[in-house]
Amino acid sequence: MDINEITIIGGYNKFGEAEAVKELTVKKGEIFGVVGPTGSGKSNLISDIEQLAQGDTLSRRKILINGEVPPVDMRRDPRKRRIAQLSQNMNFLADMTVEEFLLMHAKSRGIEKEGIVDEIINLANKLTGEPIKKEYNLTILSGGQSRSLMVADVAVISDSPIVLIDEIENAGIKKHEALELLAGYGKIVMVITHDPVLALMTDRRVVMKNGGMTEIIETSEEEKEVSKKLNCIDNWMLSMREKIRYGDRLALEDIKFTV
Ligand SMILES: Nc1ncnc2c1ncn2[C@@H]1O[C@H](COP(=O)(O)OP(=O)(O)OP(=O)(O)O)[C@@H](O)[C@H]1O
Repeated sequence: MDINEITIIGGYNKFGEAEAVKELTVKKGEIFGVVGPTGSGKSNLISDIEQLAQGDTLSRRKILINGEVPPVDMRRDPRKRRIAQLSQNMNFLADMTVEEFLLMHAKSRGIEKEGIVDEIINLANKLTGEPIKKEYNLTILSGGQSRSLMVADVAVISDSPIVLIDEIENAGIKKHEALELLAGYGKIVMVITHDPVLALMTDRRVVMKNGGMTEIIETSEEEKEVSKKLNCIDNWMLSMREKIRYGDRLALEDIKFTV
């Protein structure tokens, strides 16, 4: 089944009050943000989507796929849900090389495409400052390399049209590029974030409070401009981090930076 959109039908907040946002639909290729202070219910919202809740969770929200209640087997079987999750604490545990893993994953999805390993590694290497090589063992990858590979793998191989991202602000990757990559592959991307670079590059964002969806903000053109500039600052910070990591010294010259 092609998943073109998901709809969240509002439920109740922590105080049992009906959510102000009654219905929210996110379409293929859209990047949608979830913002709100600690404990406001961001993870809970993502978890409702992940479980394809049908009024059976704390919030009593309902999740529709293409405007309809998803089939029971899709709800029961995690493999049929086709929802990928990425967070900054995820790491690979398998004892195999990057190439072996990618070939195995592609094969399991029935994808036989010449050069797929190089394609994914090239994409991943656009997101990390420390290039990944196909002969590397997965277990030696750094946090940033692991997350970059996961994003590229989800974009190209994974059959999951929905990608839920939980706070990747400190994941050590080029976040802006990572989200653009996923959306460019036609994914429905929902991202929880406190990070202005990410929050402002979304098309819309929902504001959470007391466990409920209170408002939907459309990202203005001005905010998109701000996001691009913040992204330059961010990538520059990342490059400083890489220098330190490789034992370089920094000089005042290095922080001569104009947006
Ligand atoms: N609609 C709701 N009804 C009842 N309880 C809720 C609801 N939404 C969230 N909660 C509960 O409130 C607590 C905080 O929610 P959650 O962890 O989702 O917040 P968060 O915004 O992700 O917080 P943080 O930023 O600290 O990770 C959790 O125990 C969660 O189960």
